[in-house]
Amino acid sequence: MDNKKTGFHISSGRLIDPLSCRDEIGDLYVAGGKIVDPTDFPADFQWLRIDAQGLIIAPGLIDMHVHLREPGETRKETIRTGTLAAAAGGITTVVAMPNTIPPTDNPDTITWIRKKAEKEAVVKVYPTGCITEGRRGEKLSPFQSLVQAGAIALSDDGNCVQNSRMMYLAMEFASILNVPILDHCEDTALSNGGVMNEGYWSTLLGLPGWPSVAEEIMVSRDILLCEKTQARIHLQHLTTEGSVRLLREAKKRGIPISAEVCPHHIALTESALRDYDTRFKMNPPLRGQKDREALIEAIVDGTIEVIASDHAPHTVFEKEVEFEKAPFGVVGLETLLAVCLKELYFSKKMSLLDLFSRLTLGPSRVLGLPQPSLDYGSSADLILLDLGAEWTVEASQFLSKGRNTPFEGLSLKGKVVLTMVEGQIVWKMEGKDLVVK
Ligand SMILES: NC(=O)N[C@@H](CC(=O)O)C(=O)O
Ligand SMILES: [Zn+2]
Ligand SMILES: [Zn+2]
Repeated sequence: MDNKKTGFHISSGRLIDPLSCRDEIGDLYVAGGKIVDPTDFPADFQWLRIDAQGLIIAPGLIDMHVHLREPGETRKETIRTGTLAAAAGGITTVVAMPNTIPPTDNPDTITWIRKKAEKEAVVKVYPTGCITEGRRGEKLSPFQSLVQAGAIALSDDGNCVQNSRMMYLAMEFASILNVPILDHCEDTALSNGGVMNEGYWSTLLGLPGWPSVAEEIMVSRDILLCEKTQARIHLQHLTTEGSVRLLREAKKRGIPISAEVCPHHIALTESALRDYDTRFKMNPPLRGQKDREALIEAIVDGTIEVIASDHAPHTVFEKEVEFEKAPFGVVGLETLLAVCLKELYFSKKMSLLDLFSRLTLGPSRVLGLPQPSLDYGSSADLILLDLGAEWTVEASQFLSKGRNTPFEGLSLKGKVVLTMVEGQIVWKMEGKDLVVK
């Protein structure tokens, strides 16, 4: 479509815009990749109408925790398949994690990912650079070169920097460069090869436990280091009541820290592991009911400002092994929004505006990206959502190469029918012809 001569007129949708707190029926006009005021355009400008009656129009989601697996593990996912899955899930921006092969501890790999994404991605892709070389926790990566090459943040995700001095130095340098650190919190001496939450269920199942305190000890260390360095620290995939308490206290004291939770940690608990099903194995592991409730409470009251998928695809053959030997990780791009709707909106815990805030504004603020909005001049990264559409999770239907979902067979409500990135339709539901001739 020639953006200069035609645009879209999206009519009669329910506009949900967390930045302006707008929740009302209205029309939206898109031209030149942006949301525009139609009165600025000549009378003969051609608008293609999209009928959004009965649908929600909202900014596209920003998923700041995604493993795209490229370079190096294209059997699990590629930039192409991962971003197609994102688009189908209503996600218009993803932040790619650094544990690729090779890892993103050098500017060439960052540049390679950006070039590849320019050609093959259907949504916006921002790479992260490693905190340490090879994510081994021994020597810092060249932060400045990584940032110049386009790293939006630094992370050793998959690993946690064990050495406190190394993390201290990382924070000092990151604060000079003003880039956020995305922090996987795990004291590996304490998690000690554990594969599930340590407690009643791990004892019953005879599996090695990964105790809550292994996360909490790193959360508290990094709160202290954050206070000292004033770096921008973002705690990834938090799972425990204790972590929430520490975070709440730190925020009260004005420490510049933020955090995310994943849908699986608010929807499921460790009892899901009773059949040793490796689709429920991820890092950090599913916890108990009290943890789950504390995470939900923190999302609701804004202590945790981000929900992210931690989309971690693996092949079927890699997951089809004994529980202890299976890799950690679950896919999440295509279920992120509907699982959040189920657990947080349909359960009447949050308004749509607040939920979309955690999925759009929250991550944009942590990352320092332009704030998503439906106002004039904003990038036309948006979704049309059918809130009433019921569907059942079937991994075989995913656009992701990953089939390792913990939500197989789950009935959900809310389906994205169209996704737009910079004014281009990058995904639409099969059989739905929304453009009115
Ligand atoms: N979350 C996971 O269980 N796995 C992630 C690593 C990570 O996010 O720590 C992966 O890369 O597979
Ligand atoms: Zn992690
Ligand atoms: Zn991860």
